[in-house]
Amino acid sequence: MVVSQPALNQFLTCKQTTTKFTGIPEVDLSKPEAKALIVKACQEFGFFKLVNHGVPLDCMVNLENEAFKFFNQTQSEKAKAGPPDPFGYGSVRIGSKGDLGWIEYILLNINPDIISSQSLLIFRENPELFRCAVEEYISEMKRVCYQVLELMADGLEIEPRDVLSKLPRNEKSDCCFRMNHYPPCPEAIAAKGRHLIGFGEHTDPHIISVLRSNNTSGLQISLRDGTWVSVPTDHTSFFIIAGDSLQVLTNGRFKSVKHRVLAGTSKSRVSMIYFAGPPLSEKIAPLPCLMRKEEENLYKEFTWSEYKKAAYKSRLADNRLCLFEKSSTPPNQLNKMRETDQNAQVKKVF
Ligand SMILES: C=C1C[C@]23C[C@@]1(O)CC[C@H]2[C@@]12CC[C@H](O)[C@@](C)(C(=O)O1)[C@H]2[C@@H]3C(=O)O
Ligand SMILES: O=C(O)CCC(=O)C(=O)O
Ligand SMILES: [Fe+2]
Repeated sequence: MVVSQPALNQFLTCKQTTTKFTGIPEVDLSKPEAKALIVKACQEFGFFKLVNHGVPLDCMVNLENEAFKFFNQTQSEKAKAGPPDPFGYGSVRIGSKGDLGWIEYILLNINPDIISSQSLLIFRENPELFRCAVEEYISEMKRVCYQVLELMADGLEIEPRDVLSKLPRNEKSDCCFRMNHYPPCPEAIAAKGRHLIGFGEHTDPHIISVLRSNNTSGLQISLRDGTWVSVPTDHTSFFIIAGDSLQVLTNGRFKSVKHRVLAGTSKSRVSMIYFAGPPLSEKIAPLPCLMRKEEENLYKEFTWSEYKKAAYKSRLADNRLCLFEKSSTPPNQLNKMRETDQNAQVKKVF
């Protein structure tokens, strides 16, 4: 990755916090207590580690190697699949609102109905092996994701058990897949005990994200009291991240977790994340089967398409959900956003 413009001093840094946190909840998919542990972890952290998931290590390492082959190409080769639209190859710039990070990445849309020419270019310029490795990995991700969402429904004691999993399972579901590469940066530990940011703090907009990385640290999550802690790496496991949509579907019982990635000084980090989303036209609202008698719905009505549009107009660190919270949005702000959208040119990805 070539970083000349913008210069390193324009990148975000954060206060050095390297406390390795030993309290990340662990869920063993093969154990009967998995459903209860998933619910507890989502309430307390919005985050947990998944073990005994049944995905062969070969499948993960195979894709990791293909991703390295892609990222090891020259900048001009990689740039043929960019800039991201938002899909395709990108480097340094995250989103379209000026966020910078010590990162390069590939963002792919999973549903072929939502065409993106940039994501197709990734595979036109690269060997068939890469495409096969991605396809094999994604089919495993779908299985894991549906299983986790079904156990979540069991743990919440709601029915039918596919009430959550049917959203990403739908043939029109809007899921995406991202491979991030954080090259080592010898200057990552900046002056005055500060640290260079690879991927700035944010919550994921989707329902859940399934993350796997190589054995290079960097991922941090924010605990409920606002403390940032480092997640110990484990290249054989997955980390499940609760997204904003899950927060709404559970009427705030589960909270989406703020997370970020710090750049490293000596080793490359490669992460692969599957983002499970609903169909674009799906209404995102608290599940009626979960609501207690007279429980107040905390959110305004919106579709995933509306949420995604709002998300893509926001900065990484923005609280995107507050626009849709009944308690915090001035009544006509959401309508104003909808009007602006109707007048704006519709972007092909939505
Ligand atoms: C700054 C941005 C990048 C992002 C779209 C956004 O405007 C705000 C949310 C960001 C995020 C975070 C999770 C996923 O990595 C992602 C693909 C998503 O759906 O929302 C990214 C977006 C992106 O990189 O384009
Ligand atoms: O690279 C990582 O470990 C996390 C990246 C992430 O949070 C994202 O892509 O949304
Ligand atoms: Fe994320």
